[in-house]
Amino acid sequence: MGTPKVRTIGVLTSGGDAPAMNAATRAVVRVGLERGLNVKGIRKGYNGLLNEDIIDLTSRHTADSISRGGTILFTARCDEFKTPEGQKRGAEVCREQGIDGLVVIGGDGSFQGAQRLAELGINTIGIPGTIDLDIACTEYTIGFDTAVNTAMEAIDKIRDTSTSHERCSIVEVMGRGAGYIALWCGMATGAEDILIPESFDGNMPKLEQQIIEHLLRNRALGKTHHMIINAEGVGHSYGMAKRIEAATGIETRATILGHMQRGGSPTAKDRVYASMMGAYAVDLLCAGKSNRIVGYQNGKFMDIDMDEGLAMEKHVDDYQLQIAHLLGK
Ligand SMILES: Nc1ncnc2c1ncn2[C@@H]1O[C@H](COP(=O)(O)OP(=O)(O)O)[C@@H](O)[C@H]1O
Ligand SMILES: O=P(O)(O)OC[C@H]1O[C@](O)(COP(=O)(O)O)[C@@H](O)[C@@H]1O
Ligand SMILES: [Mg+2]
Repeated sequence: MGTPKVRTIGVLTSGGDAPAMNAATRAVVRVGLERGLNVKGIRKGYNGLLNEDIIDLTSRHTADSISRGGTILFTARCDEFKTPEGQKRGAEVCREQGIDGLVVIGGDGSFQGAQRLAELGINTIGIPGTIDLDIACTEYTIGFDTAVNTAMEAIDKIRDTSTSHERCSIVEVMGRGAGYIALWCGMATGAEDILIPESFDGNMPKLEQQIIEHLLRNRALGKTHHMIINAEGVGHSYGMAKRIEAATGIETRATILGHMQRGGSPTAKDRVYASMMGAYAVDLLCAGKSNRIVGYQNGKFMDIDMDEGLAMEKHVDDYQLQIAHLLGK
């Protein structure tokens, strides 16, 4: 390993929380201490950095956290940090606090903040923590697996009552601009329709007409329910339900699952991958690296230049989408 190139590291969680962010934080703390570093916890994302809401972390702070959802460091969105002044102040606080390496656990937005800090001379490593799976340079993001399983269980329950009443149900899942949760939940629950922003051209009347025709075809075949999984990025679930019911005469209900998808005890996969990523981030800092994102590709944990990683575009796999539609026909 050699002599670490940093002495004190900081860790923060930023943006929407994600189950198993705690496992990543815990690994940063425990591996950091094991490598002989001081570890500081910055609370409430970049807000805490600007307000110097910073505490010294010991192993004890992370006790009993691996099985808990949410983030023990709290999280926030911070508009001030999007400004050059805010970023300059953030770098100054790091220097004042003796933080010469920072681990940012968050999504694409948080990574842009990390990029700015790296440009200002703070060694920064990003760990992908978002339920949306919308970071192109990694096949895995912390929390996606748990969120999908949580949503899947909820959808199974909605399907039971939907079948009893012979209704059509629209379930809206999270994903601001990304349809991965919808695609996975749709496939996992055998949904009849899966609506994702990546394949939506913005023409809502056309989309609704396709759903209406599909629903009527299925009714003619004797299907007793029709489940539509709609990504938040497509949205408008309540209006869609009203219009489908008016056009078909089939009772239609919309459910927006909302923030329940972001909470809860993380799955084993999320706990293990998040732990590995936390450890990997610390070892990158120890090796003197900065402006890197920890990722997972082709069965291995890896790291990639943050500028390169953020410039990549993520695409939904066409084959998976095609099969999901075929299976729900
Ligand atoms: N372009 C940017 N420059 C600097 N900081 C940013 C930028 N975009 C986002 N951030 C910081 O990261 C925070 C979280 O970003 P957000 O997009 O809300 O969540 P996520 O990181 O989960 O994608 C923002 O509130 C802001 O403090
Ligand atoms: O908690 P909020 O502020 O309502 O944000 C909701 C958004 O956060 C997410 O859960 C996660 O998004 P980020 O990872 O980009 O923060 C989105 O799916 C959702 O649109
Ligand atoms: Mg994001």
